[in-house]
Amino acid sequence: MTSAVSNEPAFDPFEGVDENGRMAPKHYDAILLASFGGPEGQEDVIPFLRNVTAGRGIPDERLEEVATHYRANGGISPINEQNRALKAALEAELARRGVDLPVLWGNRNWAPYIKDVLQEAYDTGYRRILMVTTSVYSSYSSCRQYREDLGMNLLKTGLDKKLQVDKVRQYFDHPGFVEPFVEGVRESIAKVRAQLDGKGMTDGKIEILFSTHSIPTADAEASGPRDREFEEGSAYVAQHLANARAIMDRIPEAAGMDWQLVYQSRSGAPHIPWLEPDINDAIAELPAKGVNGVVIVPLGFVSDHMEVLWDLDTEAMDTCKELGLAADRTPTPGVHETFVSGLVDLLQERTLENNIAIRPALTELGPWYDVCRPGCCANLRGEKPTIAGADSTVGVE
Ligand SMILES: CC1=C(CCC(=O)O)c2cc3nc(cc4[nH]c(cc5[nH]c(cc1n2)c(C)c5CCC(=O)O)c(CCC(=O)O)c4C)C(CCC(=O)O)=C3C
Ligand SMILES: [Fe+2]
Repeated sequence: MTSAVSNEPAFDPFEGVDENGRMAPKHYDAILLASFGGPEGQEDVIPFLRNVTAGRGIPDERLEEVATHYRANGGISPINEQNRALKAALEAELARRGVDLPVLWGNRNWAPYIKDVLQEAYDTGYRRILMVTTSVYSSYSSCRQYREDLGMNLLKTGLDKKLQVDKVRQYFDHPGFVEPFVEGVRESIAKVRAQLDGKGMTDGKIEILFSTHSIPTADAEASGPRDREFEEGSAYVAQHLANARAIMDRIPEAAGMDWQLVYQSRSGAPHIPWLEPDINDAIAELPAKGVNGVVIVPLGFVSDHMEVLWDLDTEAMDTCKELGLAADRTPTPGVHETFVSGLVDLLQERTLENNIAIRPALTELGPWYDVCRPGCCANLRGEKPTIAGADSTVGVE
């Protein structure tokens, strides 16, 4: 195992990978925090939406509708500010632990673009980069698309044989991601309980709705590795269900409370099936079930970005109000110190220096693979070059 030779290109992405997809620790020169990106002003909105949906068959009416969400916020997505804060928090935690690794930040859909960050990284002299994304579950959109963007941008910049980028495992069930939700759900239950008490409904019934991004059912079925069976035939769905159970199990005051997994932010053409039920449809069913209060948990997301602020805080909250339901939306992990510390633990699982050998996972599904299994989260529109998969081609001689 080579360690400190950071000027030597490392061409073998599978170096040290065992049969479980676990990669042996390596020396890295820098961390890449990779995210979705978002517009920073009115003139960015349409070009951003075109970047996101390029070749994905999203109807124009849907784009116009989504543009209004950004327009109402000055054309600005909160996601970039949230990633700047997360980058700063990671830098502070790495420094506190004495881990000497710079943190770079790059996005898939808006500046700073991953492509430019890779070029700058190479020009600075970095040769091995460890990427962690702000997307924690397995699916085409939340995992493979990042791996493709890295693969394609390494090819575009001609750095594919010069710069090696490895990726931190999907971390949906890492305690750093799960525990802030446990804390948040407890607080939300207390807040909804207080709202109900205020209405004189001291024994009002509360239901917990775990919400995540809907995806096409075909993508859901293609999520995760080909050689494993998952609940509901989908790693994406199974990971969310397992996480929701892990959270419920950790909240004594939620014992016996009903909960369900619901979906938000559907965007494809109506004739294409996406995961259901939509959160607003699920909320509409609650009064007939005798439910008086709702806790909305944005389990699919790491920060309070536009999908959370619009689809949950605006639309879903309006639905609750119309139906007279008490409601509270739990925060996402954001820059919660447990989350930041968990991300640094995840990085140190992979670093040779300051290595942390334990790989915690709070569900029976994990810890997830450092190197994705062949065909994992297939791109149903055709294969593209990827990094960080056992079937990856970029960086291989
Ligand atoms: C699984 C998943 C996550 C969670 C994992 C993760 O976090 O990565 C996620 C996150 C996000 N999605 C976001 C924004 C958008 N997603 C869109 C469209 C789509 N998302 C999809 C899936 C996901 N998306 C899919 C299958 C589509 C259809 C197009 C396609 O097949 O690729 C569109 C196009 C318009 C529309 O149709 O909604 C927009 C604007 C933002 C930024 C928010 C901000 O700006 O603050 C974030 C974090
Ligand atoms: Fe999305």
